[in-house]
Amino acid sequence: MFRIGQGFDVHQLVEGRPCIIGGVEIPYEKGLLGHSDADVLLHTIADAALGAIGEGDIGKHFPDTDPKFKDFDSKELLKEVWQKVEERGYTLGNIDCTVIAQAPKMAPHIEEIKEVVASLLNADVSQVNVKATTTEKLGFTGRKEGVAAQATILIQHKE
Ligand SMILES: Nc1ccn([C@@H]2O[C@H](COP(=O)(O)O)[C@@H](O)[C@H]2O)c(=O)n1
Ligand SMILES: C[C@@]1(CO)OP(=O)(O)OP(=O)(O)OC[C@H]1O
Repeated sequence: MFRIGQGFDVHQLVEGRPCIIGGVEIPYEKGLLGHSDADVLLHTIADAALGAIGEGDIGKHFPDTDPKFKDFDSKELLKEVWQKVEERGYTLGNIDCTVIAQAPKMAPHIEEIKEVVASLLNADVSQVNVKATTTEKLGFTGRKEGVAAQATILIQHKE
């Protein structure tokens, strides 16, 4: 049996924060603002995975009112979500993600991000695709005010 899920997330770009996207710290003059480390891509993937198993979203499981999740490492967040997926007997089919950002430039970091995501999802890197697009300088991403990410995931029951 297969199930699909999709995720979407946005975080603001501000000065004085590290820019962590897909579990990789990307050298850039600004970073992403959030209650956790604000890793917009891993949040998107976690939301897609929770969607695939019908378990709501990360706000439900990791509320931003809980001090426990302040500056939380989103790799840990995704590991916890993926444990729920595996407990239900699923493994990754494949995942396709898009980072929507005028900046930073993602291309030099895509391979490393794919490795991180594959490792967090106990999968092979061939099952993971990560791509990036600008919005041609339009909108909040185009003005470099924030970064958005979206993901579509297919999970497959092990039997
Ligand atoms: N933050 C980004 C955005 C885009 N890229 C790469 O550039 C290519 C062209 O972007 P367009 O928005 O003009 O389609 C895109 O396909 C990505 O490979 C990037 O590295 N980082
Ligand atoms: C991850 C959590 C929890 O620390 O905080 P943020 O980093 O603000 O991220 P968001 O994508 O707004 O939603 C989930 C939150 O509950």
